[in-house]
Amino acid sequence: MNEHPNIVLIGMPGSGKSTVGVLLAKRTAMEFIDTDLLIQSAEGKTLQEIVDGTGYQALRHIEERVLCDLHASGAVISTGGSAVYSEAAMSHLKTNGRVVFLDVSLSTVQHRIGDYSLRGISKRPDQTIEELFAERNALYRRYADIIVDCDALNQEEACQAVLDQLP
Ligand SMILES: Nc1ncnc2c1ncn2[C@@H]1O[C@H](COP(=O)(O)OP(=O)(O)O)[C@@H](O)[C@H]1O
Ligand SMILES: O=C(O)C1=C[C@@H](OP(=O)(O)O)[C@@H](O)[C@H](O)C1
Ligand SMILES: [Mg+2]
Repeated sequence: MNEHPNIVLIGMPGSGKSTVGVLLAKRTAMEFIDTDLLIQSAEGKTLQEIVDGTGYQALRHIEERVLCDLHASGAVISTGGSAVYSEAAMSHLKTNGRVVFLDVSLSTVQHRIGDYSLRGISKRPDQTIEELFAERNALYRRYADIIVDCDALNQEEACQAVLDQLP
């Protein structure tokens, strides 16, 4: 890790990666990068259009490429919820970043994301949100350097909790 490590946020859709990431960047004067926006710019399509047009696995491949091509330092990086399906991408992000898992419960995810069929979620069509949550939880824990329980925290509190746990 160089002297300007990134803060890399991972977690389920709706866990607060994008909103808490902006707050973290404002608090720390670090750059802010939302990798979902990098994917959309690279493809010229929304995430939902990518999933609808080419499928959820294509989105995961595009996401892997975008993450592996990212060479940031001193940035808050909000990833998409499916970033953890790529071992290569996560290894790359970990070379210069502390990976922070924003941990929220399934009911919080369901409450926050509403109709997940409109949110471009990268999942098998037959997979329930419960199954996806269980599969993802194991992956988030595998790659996390720091786990922050955000379930009962508002966005400002979640931002502070991340800062409190960083070295
Ligand atoms: N700590 C929080 N408390 C309450 N609502 C939150 C919190 N974090 C995020 N949200 C809300 O949940 C939704 C999803 O947040 P977002 O940051 O886009 O999550 P992610 O990037 O992890 O998918 C947004 O409507 C956001 O305002
Ligand atoms: O969890 C997922 O499968 C996805 C989450 C999205 O990001 P957020 O986690 O920021 O919503 C986005 O990367 C894409 O639509 C796939
Ligand atoms: Mg997001």
